Amino acid sequence: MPSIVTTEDTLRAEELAGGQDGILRRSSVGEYHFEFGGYLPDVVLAYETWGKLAADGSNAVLVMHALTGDAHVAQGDSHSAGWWEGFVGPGATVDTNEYFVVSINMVGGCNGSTGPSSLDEQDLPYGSRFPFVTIKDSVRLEARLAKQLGIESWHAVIGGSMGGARALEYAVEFPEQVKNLVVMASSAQATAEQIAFAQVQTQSIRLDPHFCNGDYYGNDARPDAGLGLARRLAHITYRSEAELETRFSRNPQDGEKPTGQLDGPRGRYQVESYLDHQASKLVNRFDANSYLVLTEALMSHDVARGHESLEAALARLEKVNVVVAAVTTDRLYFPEQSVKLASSLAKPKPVHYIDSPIGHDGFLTDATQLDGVLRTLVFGD
Ligand SMILES: CC(=O)SCCNC(=O)CCNC(=O)[C@H](O)C(C)(C)COP(=O)(O)OP(=O)(O)OC[C@H]1O[C@@H](n2cnc3c(N)ncnc32)[C@H](O)[C@@H]1OP(=O)(O)O
Ligand SMILES: N[C@@H](CCO)C(=O)O
Repeated sequence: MPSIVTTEDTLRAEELAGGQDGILRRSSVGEYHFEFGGYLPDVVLAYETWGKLAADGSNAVLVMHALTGDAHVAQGDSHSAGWWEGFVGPGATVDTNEYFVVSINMVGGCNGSTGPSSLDEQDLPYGSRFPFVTIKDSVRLEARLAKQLGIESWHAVIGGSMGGARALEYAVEFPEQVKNLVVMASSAQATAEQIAFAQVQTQSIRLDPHFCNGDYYGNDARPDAGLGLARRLAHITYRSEAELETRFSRNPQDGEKPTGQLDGPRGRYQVESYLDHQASKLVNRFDANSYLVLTEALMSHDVARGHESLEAALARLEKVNVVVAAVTTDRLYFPEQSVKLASSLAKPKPVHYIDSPIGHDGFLTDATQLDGVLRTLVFGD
């Protein structure tokens, strides 16, 4: 069975840590009717904060996580490192000594917010009954939490990949609440190829015999194989061809013989072993239904939906300072998609680049390359 960390476990661990920064909290934001018709009587959002909100409320920054991320952006007073350590923290690009940083686990996720593994009013997991979620749903709910936290407007909303889609959608939906917007390694609309890669992943999960139409909670087995396959494919799209070649080449995994042997199963190349490891890491920290919900939310990403055109949607950002960044070697969110976004703005902008050999994941591993740009354009140094 995968050892998904529950909110309760996290809270217990954090009680011991003391302090407030990077500590998971949860708040009900009430009932919600989803964009495409589903309904939940009570949505809880998990969130973490760093730093202090200024008396005039002017220093709030919202950091949006990507597909399998969570609200734990930076360590703060907790015991564990965050996923954007070095980019967010005391003295970092997003300086928590100066800014009040908030990050929220997206609805549908499995890291504290209401998701398919949450219990309904009859104490049964939602499973297959969980509504279809969109990026618009995500930001509408997040805006409710902002209100509860006393935040009327954000100095900046920042995100990469799905976090970039969420950040962009937030600003288009609530332009009067966003002063600066930073969209990294993302796009205005999911493309056919992104939908295609995602469909192979969702099918891998759905075709797993242990998926049971999403109602596998309480069963002896979960759709781990399907989730693992989904992660293997996704991870290849997160890395560049050159990175895989440089790192692994055609090397066999230590002690294994990839060309087969008479007395046992075929061994693996290093890159196969690496993908197996990436799959197993995700299976141990993520719920397959949440992976489906969030992946399908990203497939539906289209900031133009509900507006006359993409340009009309982006025209709502007239008063928002928009910064668009791409990873040079990204083969999932090609830099051209960032160029399209930046050039479709009412006042077109240049794209800033993270020059990383890694590929899409460069927005996580090399975000600090944007330090100078963001200090100049967003954080006012
Ligand atoms: C830091 C966190 O909190 S991660 C949990 C939350 N996740 C998120 O928020 C999502 C965003 N983060 C991520 O996707 C990732 O953490 C990234 C992209 C930032 C970094 O990915 P990583 O998997 O750490 O990077 P990398 O490609 O270098 O892989 C290293 C791992 O592959 C393993 N590995 C390398 N070569 C091989 C091989 N031949 N066979 C098997 N395993 C291998 C390493 O031992 C290492 O394992 P470990 O992570 O268990 O220590
Ligand atoms: N590695 C990231 C990439 C998604 O953009 C994640 O797992 O969320």
